[in-house]
Amino acid sequence: MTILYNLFVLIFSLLLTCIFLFFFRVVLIKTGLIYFVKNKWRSIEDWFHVYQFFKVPEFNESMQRNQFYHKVLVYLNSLTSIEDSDFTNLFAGKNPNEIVLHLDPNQIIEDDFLGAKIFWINEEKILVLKIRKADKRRVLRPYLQHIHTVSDEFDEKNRELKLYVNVVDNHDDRKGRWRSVPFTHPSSFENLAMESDLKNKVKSDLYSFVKAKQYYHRLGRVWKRSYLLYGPSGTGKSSFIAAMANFLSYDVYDIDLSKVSNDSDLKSLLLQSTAKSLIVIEDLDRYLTDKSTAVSLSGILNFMDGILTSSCGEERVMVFTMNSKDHVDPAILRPGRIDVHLHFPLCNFTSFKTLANSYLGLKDHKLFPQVEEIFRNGASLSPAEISELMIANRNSPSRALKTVINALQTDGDGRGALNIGRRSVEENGEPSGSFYKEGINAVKEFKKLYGLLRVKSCKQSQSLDLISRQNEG
Ligand SMILES: Nc1ncnc2c1ncn2[C@@H]1O[C@H](COP(=O)(O)OP(=O)(O)OP(=O)(O)O)[C@@H](O)[C@H]1O
Ligand SMILES: [Mg+2]
Repeated sequence: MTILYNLFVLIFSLLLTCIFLFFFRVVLIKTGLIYFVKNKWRSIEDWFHVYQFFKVPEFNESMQRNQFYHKVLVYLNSLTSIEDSDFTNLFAGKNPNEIVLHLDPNQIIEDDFLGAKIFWINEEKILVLKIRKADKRRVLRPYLQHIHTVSDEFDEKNRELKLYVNVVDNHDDRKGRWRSVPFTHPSSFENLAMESDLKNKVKSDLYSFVKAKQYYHRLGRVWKRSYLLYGPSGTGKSSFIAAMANFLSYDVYDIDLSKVSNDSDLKSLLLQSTAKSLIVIEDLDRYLTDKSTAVSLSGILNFMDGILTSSCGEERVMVFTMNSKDHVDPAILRPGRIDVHLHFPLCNFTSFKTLANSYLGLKDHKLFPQVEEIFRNGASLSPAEISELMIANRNSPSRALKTVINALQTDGDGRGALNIGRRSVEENGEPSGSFYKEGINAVKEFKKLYGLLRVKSCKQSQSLDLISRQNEG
């Protein structure tokens, strides 16, 4: 009897305890006291564990960007536990209605890996990993490997391109020399008016460069490729750079040479750039001829050779733009320094038709023969000028075409005939001087690039580098 009674009391008290615990938990959760209890419990636990700390700084001692810092940041931002931390930053994502979470300074993130608890503390420019000493030997290496894998996958899927610009050296090494904004330029090769053959060649050149890591390493060469885009203003050079960045999914580092204080400053800018990036110097001819930069010619040559990037060993594409390469030191243009020369000419009838199609939705029009005739007589405007006229008159295609015809007849007279490539040949009568040499070099490059077996005599050719023949239309 007593046994039965005792059993009953035991079951009853167990039931009561369960009910009590259940309600206690409900109260803790509903009132938010659970977080207070968890925090207290964690501090009590901390008394019984010895922790080890590992710092991941953003820059190393020589102010090179620490690639692992970026990986950890990507990894942490991808964790669901970022939502559970006390506070975090919310940003609009790439897709409409998408919100993404980003770590805040001083935020602590908790992570679980192979049964071990790991904490990350986001101090300014340093991420600190906190792990129990007892777990370290078992967990640390596979955990770091796990970070690499996850962040690479995440990067591949969600890569948001960035545009970096250099700021004037304020001697504050902690912040580095680059400032970034999201790179959202919509330009693509598809919406640029230029020969489709040329676009395809550039795309396949970029593609084979990206795949050629082992090849470059075997040859002992820096894994970089340099492009020169040259041509008059408003012919699409900057838009082309944006299209390259979007095609490759590379960040853009736009170097303003007027803000570079000397050769070593240029070196440090290069060292602080990351892999998979386009390094851009626009209007290089202007800086060289005006001497409006504190960087010397040899500083620029070393930079172009990418001697410094060899220490980083990762792929970079360098892009230089010029209005004309007529007065530029040939040392700058030699193969190896510039691998691919791309000419951006003024508009011809073919590119005009591409613009009319994209801006006005016109595949054909009764005024087209008249436009063609004007182009044939040598008049031309830049694609920028023509596209502006089309945008302004986009509600009436006929009016747009008449405005373009009018502008070509007044502003554009003869400008087409002054195309840089033609002038070099036509004015001199025969190819000579730097254009001729450039031509030979470019042919060699062209053969290397695209495996052309036969190339016609240099004398016949006006477009020995990758010159678009748009103006010949
Ligand atoms: N080939 C082209 N196809 C389509 N649009 C073009 C082309 N060239 C220029 N444009 C239009 O003109 C505008 C100016 O072009 P962009 O800035 O790329 O020229 P640029 O060659 O870099 O000029 P600059 O030498 O003055 O810097 C662009 O916004 C683009 O819309
Ligand atoms: Mg430009």
